Amino acid sequence: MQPLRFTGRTLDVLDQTLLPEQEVWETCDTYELVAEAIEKMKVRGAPAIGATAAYGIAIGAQQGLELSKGEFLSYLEGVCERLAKTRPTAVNLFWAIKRMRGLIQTNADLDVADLTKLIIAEANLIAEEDVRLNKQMGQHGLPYIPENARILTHCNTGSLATVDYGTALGVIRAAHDAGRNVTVYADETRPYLQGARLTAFELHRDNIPVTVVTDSMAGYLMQQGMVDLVIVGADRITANGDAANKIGTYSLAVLAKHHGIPFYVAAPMSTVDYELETGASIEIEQRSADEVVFIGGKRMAPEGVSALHPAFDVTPHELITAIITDRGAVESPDEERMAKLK
Ligand SMILES: CSC[C@H]1O[C@H](OP(=O)(O)O)[C@H](O)[C@@H]1O
Repeated sequence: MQPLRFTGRTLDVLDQTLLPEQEVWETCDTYELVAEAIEKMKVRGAPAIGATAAYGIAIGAQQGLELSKGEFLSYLEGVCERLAKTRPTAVNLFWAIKRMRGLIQTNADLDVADLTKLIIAEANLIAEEDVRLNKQMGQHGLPYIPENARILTHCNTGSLATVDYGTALGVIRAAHDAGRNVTVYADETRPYLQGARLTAFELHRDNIPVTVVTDSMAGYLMQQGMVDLVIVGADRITANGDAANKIGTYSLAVLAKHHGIPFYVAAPMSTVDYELETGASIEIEQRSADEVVFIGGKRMAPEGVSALHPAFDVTPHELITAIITDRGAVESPDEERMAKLK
């Protein structure tokens, strides 16, 4: 199920805060609404955020069609800046905005209407590329998924986290479609519950066997010999192969190392940030404590008690068996091996 629908005038966003009980589409006819949809995690997932931002710029351009050329270019820069402030960790957001800024600068001599058409076409191209590259990534991941593999995954990395098909879930889909008879344990992934609400939703619809487990069960499952491999997504991978991903991923990597279980990261090249040398430089989004202490609108911790909510953590490359991308896989990733993907 794709999370985005661009109608040519609006971006319709499947509100993921309401899944799996309700499938509600929100029509975003301004770039401000697109920015809010990203901030409120109505749309989430690194590649999905990138494509959404690109469409946000396209809708913003359409809002500015009556401006003079000079006003239009500075207005578009304001649109880009607004979207860049939505979430700090997923590099795909900044990758998409940089790509759109480059297009605008290269074609700044065009009139407002023609430049807007180019911007819309580029947003559509980013979306189309994402699906194609995810399917390529799925094939590059196949060699790492044995017959009857029992796979543990974290958060949601499927169609709902991308334009379609998914990254880590894309590898799982490719293995399922190749007849590998895979089964999946989906970490519920507190506090937003992407695993229980979104990954289980996607895999159940695709008839891929899935069992929801609490995040705290991961070590037990590995200790009982119930997991053959772990595969997760990423929001930003640095030049040395360190990978930022949903909070709880680092814990999984440490457990997998202890139990001698392969730990894979699947991400498109738009998630690799060669400008950062190591994961220590990645900004970790700190979200509202209310998202931790409230579940379904019900308070779980006493009023006045504080809560932490780092939305991501960083897994050092030494704990990663291989990084699977649309350009191929890097085993035992390090700076030298990651550079070969460029
Ligand atoms: C395919 S990237 C998905 C990636 O994004 C998720 O974060 P969020 O749900 O907060 O956007 C999580 O880190 C996933 O691995």
